[in-house]
Amino acid sequence: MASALKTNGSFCSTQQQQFLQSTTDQFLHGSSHLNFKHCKSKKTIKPAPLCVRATSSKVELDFHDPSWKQKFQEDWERRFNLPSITDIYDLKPRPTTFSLKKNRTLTGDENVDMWNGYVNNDDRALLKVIKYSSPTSAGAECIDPDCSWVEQWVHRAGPRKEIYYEPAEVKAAIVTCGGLCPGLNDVIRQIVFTLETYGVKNIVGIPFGYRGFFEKGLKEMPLSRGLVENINLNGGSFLGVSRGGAKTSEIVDSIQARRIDMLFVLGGNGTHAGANAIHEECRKRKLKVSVVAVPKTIDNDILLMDKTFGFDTAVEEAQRAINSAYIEARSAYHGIGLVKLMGRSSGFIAMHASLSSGQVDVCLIPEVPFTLDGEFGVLQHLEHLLKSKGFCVVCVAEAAGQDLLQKSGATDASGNVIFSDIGVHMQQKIKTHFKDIGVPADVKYIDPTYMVRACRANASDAILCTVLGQNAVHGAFAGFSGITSCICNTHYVYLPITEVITASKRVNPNSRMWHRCLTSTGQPDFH
Ligand SMILES: Nc1ncnc2c1ncn2[C@@H]1O[C@H](COP(=O)(O)OP(=O)(O)OP(=O)(O)O)[C@@H](O)[C@H]1O
Ligand SMILES: O=P(O)(O)OC[C@H]1O[C@](O)(CO)[C@@H](O)[C@@H]1O
Ligand SMILES: [Mg+2]
Repeated sequence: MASALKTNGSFCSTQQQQFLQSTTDQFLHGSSHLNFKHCKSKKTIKPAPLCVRATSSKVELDFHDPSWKQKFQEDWERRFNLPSITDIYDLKPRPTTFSLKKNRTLTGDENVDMWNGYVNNDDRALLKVIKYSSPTSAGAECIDPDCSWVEQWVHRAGPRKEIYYEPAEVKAAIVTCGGLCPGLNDVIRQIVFTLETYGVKNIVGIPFGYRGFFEKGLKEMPLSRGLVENINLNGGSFLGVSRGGAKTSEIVDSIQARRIDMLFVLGGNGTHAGANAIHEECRKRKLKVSVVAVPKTIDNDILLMDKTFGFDTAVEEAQRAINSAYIEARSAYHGIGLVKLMGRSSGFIAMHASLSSGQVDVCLIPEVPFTLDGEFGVLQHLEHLLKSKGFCVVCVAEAAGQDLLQKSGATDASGNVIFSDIGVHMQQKIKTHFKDIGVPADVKYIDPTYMVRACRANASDAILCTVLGQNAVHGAFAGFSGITSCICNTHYVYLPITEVITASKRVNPNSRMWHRCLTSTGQPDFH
C-alpha cells in the first residue's frame, strides 16, 4: 500500500502534496478505500494529473478527464453491488412470508402491497455526508485534489417484498467466531426470532466457532425461540467461540453434508475473511447458500462502519477501570493510575474510554508513536503532572509502544500477533524513574483484560445487535450472500464483505476524534 502512495515530489503542487498527505493518512487509517497513484504527464509542461484507482478495480482515473466522477461512481457501484445467489442461479422470487400484519384483519381499504414496511432493492444510504472544501480541512477525506463532492451510496438493509427461499424448506445455521464480545447472545436470539417469523423451523447453532464444522464430537444445537428467549441476559456466547482452524473446503463440505441453506457468521475481521472464503467456495460449487456476516468485535476495527457491536459496552466497562485508577491515584500521595486496555492493533477502546471518563491525563494508542524517556517523553510529563496537580491517570492500549519492547514473536491460533506487555513495562519504567529521581510515586496498575468483553451488552449495543441480527436474516432471504449487516453513517446497510476486509480500521491521528481526545487529556506530543 505504501508503495502505491509513493510520489515524485517535484511533480506535486502544494495542494497536491496536501492532498496526498491527507489521502495517505486516510488510507493508513482505513477511512478511504482508494489506491492513489501519481501519474507522469505525457507532456511534462503541466503538473502531472493525479490518478486514483479504486481498490479491487482496474479503473484508473485522471482528474483532468471531465468524466472522472462518473467513472468513479460506476466503479463504486460495481464494488458495492451486493453478491446474490441469483448471480449463479436463475431463480424466481416468491412473495415474502415476513409480515408484521399477520394477526391483523385488513380492512377493505388496505392493500398489503401498499404497506410501506419493505425495503426496495434500489434504496440506498449515503456513506459520507461531509463536503470538505479542502484536503487540509480537519479530518478531510477527499477523492480528488479539489475535494469534489462525490456521492458514495451503499445498499439499505431490511426486509424485501420478495424472497428467494421457501422458509419451510430452509435449514439455517449460526456460528460465533473469534474472541468473546458483548451482544453475541443478543444477535443469536434476534436471528432465531426473525427466522421463525419468516416460518423457518430448522435452525441450528454450530458450537465453538468454525471448529464446530469439522471437529469430531461437536454436535450442532437445534435452536428455537423458547431456547434462546433469555440468553441475552448473560454475556459470552451461547454457542461458544474459538480461534484458528478454519479450513474453508472442510467447512463447505460440512455445510453441504448438513444441507445448510443460510449461514449466519458472527465475528471480527478474521471471521469475515473466513465467511467470504466460505461464500466464494459455495459459489464455486454452485451451492444455493447465503452466507451473511454480522460484525462483532470490541476492537471496532472493521472498515467503513460506524461501529461494531460490543464496542460501546467494552468502552463502558473500560471506563470503570479508569474510574478505579482515578480514585486510587487521587487518594494517594503522588498517585499514578495506569490502565491497560484491549484493542488488538487499534486504539479505539483506549481513545473512547479516555474521552468518556474525562479522567485520563495521558492516552497512548498504537497509531501514535511515543517515547517514555527524554525531554519530550511520557515520564517527563508525569513528573510535571505530579508537580502541578499531585496525581495523574494514564490509559495505554495493549498494542501501543510495541517498538519500545522486545517482540514476543508469538501468534494465537488464528495467526494474530500476541503483543508484548506494554502495561507491565510502563509500570516498571514509571516506578524506576521516580525512584531514580528521588520523587515518591505511588503507582497503581489496573489491567481489566477480559472484564471489558465478558459481560452483557449495554442498552445501545443491545439495540444495535437487535437490528443487525434481524437485518442479517432479511439479507439472506433477499438472496444476498457474502455480505455483512452493519451500520454506516447512522443507517443500517449491507456491505459486500470484500470491501470491509481489505485492512483493519485504525484510529486516524488526524481525525477530529483523536484531536478531541488530546484536547480532553491536555497531553503534549511524546516524541
Ligand atoms: N484470512 C482468513 N481466511 C479464512 N479464515 C480466517 C482468516 N482469518 C481468520 N480466519 C478464521 O476466522 C476465525 C476468527 O478469526 P480471529 O481469531 O482473527 O477473530 P476475529 O474474527 O478477527 O475476531 P476478534 O475481533 O475477536 O479478534 C478463526 O477461526 C480464524 O481461523
Ligand atoms: O481472546 P484472546 O485470544 O485472548 O484475544 C484477545 C484479543 O481479542 C480481543 O479481545 C478482540 O479482538 C482483542 O482486543 C484482544 O487483543
Ligand atoms: Mg480480528
